[in-house]
Amino acid sequence: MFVLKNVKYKDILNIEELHIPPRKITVITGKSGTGKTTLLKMLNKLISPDSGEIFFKGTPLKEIDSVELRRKVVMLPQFPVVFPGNVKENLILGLKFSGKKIPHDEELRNILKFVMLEKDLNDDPEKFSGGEKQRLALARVLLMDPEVLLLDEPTSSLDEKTGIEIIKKVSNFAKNREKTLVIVTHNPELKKFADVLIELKNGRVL
Ligand SMILES: Nc1ncnc2c1ncn2[C@@H]1O[C@H](COP(=O)(O)OP(=O)(O)OP(=O)(O)O)[C@@H](O)[C@H]1O
Repeated sequence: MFVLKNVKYKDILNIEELHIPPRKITVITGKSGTGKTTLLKMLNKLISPDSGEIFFKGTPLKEIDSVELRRKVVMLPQFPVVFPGNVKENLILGLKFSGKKIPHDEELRNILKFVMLEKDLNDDPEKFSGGEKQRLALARVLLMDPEVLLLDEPTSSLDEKTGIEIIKKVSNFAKNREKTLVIVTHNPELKKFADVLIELKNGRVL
């Protein structure tokens, strides 16, 4: 799905070659500050390498329109944002952006159940806890149904049990729907979901 060749970014990343396969779960681990988020941002074209090339399905990323790419590749940031408006408005925001059909409320309630968020569509997410906001943001990106999901520390604000349970469900979702899933994490428990495990150290692939 992605191939990186001789990718350098400041003194943060220096990746000779890296392949992220389609329809698999890739887990990226490594100490804090080692460049994991920077790598995810590059895959989402939020930043571009200083040198080297990143290919998405064989096409250099620099030749792909950013908005077009982000319809197919969606990133969930480590500290997801909650937008003004109720839960429903927060859920459908990404769909509006990508011009997709807005699902019925029943489907929206189902996605809340899927991420184990016991909230109503009319609730105000500004009052949610960090973990609840994280699950709401996860529900938003799952609804967008992209080809590639990039999750940055998706369990960082959740207790261990809930975190594992949710990643298990998201992994099954990805497998069943043939999605490419990339998870950046500190949590060693999440390694077991990996088809491919990538460890970064000082911006290099171990
Ligand atoms: N735009 C930037 N300019 C300069 N330095 C940056 C920039 N973005 C990130 N950094 C630095 O690059 C390093 C890698 O950051 P990054 O967020 O990719 O690490 P990480 O592995 O995701 O860390 P964590 O696990 O703590 O989230 C850090 O030292 C960070 O301070």
